[in-house]
Amino acid sequence: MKKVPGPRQIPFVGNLLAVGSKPHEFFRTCAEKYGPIVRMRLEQHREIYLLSRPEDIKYVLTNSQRLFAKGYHRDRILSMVLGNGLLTSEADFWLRQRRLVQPAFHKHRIESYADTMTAYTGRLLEEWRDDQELDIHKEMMRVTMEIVAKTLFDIDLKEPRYQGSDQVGDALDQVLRGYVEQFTSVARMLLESLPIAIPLPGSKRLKDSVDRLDRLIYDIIEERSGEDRDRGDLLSMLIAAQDDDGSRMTPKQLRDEVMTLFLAGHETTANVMSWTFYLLAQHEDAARRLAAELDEKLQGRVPALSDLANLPYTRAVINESMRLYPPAWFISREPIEDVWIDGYCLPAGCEVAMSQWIMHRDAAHFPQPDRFLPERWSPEYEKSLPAYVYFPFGAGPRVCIGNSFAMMEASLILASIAQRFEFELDPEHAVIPEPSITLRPKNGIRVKAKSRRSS
Ligand code: HEM
Repeated sequence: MKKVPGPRQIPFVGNLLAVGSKPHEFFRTCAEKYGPIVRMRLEQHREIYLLSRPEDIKYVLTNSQRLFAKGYHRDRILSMVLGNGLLTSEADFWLRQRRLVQPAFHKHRIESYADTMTAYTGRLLEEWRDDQELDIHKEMMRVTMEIVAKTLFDIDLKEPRYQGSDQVGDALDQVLRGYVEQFTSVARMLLESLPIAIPLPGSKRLKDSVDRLDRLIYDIIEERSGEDRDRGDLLSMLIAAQDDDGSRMTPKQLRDEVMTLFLAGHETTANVMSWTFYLLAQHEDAARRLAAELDEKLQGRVPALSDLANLPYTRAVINESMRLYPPAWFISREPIEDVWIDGYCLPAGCEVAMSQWIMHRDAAHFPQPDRFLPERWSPEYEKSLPAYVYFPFGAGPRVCIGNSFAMMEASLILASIAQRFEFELDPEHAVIPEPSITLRPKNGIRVKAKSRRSS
């Protein structure tokens, strides 16, 4: 049997020390050095096979997806937070839930959220002043969280009763920090390898945060399950959803789906926005071209859903931003039986990883791959791109359910903000990508907002 190439592994710790704080860069270097299939080990029991040929990624995500599980069962953090929601569930249970949840993401339903997206962004803009110093990542987390709370539960986090909602952000922060550690902490790896369950560092705080979030979500579900009307939000659809046999979701299932949509539905988009403004702040030409498109097409109006089709450069900026800084920088699967790829055997139970960070920076498909060039995204170019080289939302049956929601939201937020403000990066503040479960800017992105109206 052919041996899969890969970096030399040190007994017990495998490649963990080499990964350091930059697993995305380590993955990329390995793919460049060892080729389209690389074997590595990050923990005692975590053997990873990294794939970077589009055909192989297609095989895993689409053609033979039944041979692969998500493999989240071994992930204590995600299981605690998301339970058995869409992102983490498996097989028939997942299929049933996907069928039940899908109608909530129907085009018309999603489109009805456009006004909330622009209204909430507008509310944020009213708070900003010329020359104001901001952490743009924090601001984007806030607005996307407010948008998802409104569209998911019909609640306004600005109301006094939700003012403790920083706890929501805090819980999320705990989860994501846990993830960074998972990749990079030798101490954590050692604790995980012990045959007894020892609480991991920070896990008590995480559990408390999840408990607080749970109470909030269960209260909302209980209050809403007694109602007999469609409030237009996603939760109304989830509560009303019926399986073929007439059964509905239990409160626990509703909780898991709601928690999943809440977390998956705002942090990713907040990251897209943050990286987009970071890139625009460094590329004056692109920022100017974007502003010109918005000025010409919107004439100072608040953007509406119907404007999006006329804003190709706005969309190109988002595509290019997600290429360079994909919020989901890698996805993985677990073969449920031994599988063969390119003549190599990938054993059941290993982790098969596919990285957007690597694929999106492949010079074969993206000339000058590390440069921010929104103009590359012409319709012809997009059409010419082979499948599975650009997949910010994943692919196959488990493709992101919130794909259209996210693209609409990102475009509307970008159009609303870039129409009125530009940003200067704080030269004293280093911006560092943190490859947690999502690719987020560690310590935020500090900027100075410059009002375009006064320039
Ligand atoms: C730019 C923003 C977003 C990005 C980049 C993104 C990315 C992804 C990716 C890559 C996957 C597939 C994961 C895998 O195959 O293992 C996924 C799945 C998922 N996403 Fe998103 N997502 C975004 C926004 C959203 C939004 C707005 C929602 C909901 C409101 C959402 C909900 C979900 C759910 C529920 C799944 C699991 C789907 C399933 O397995 O059936 N996402 N997302």
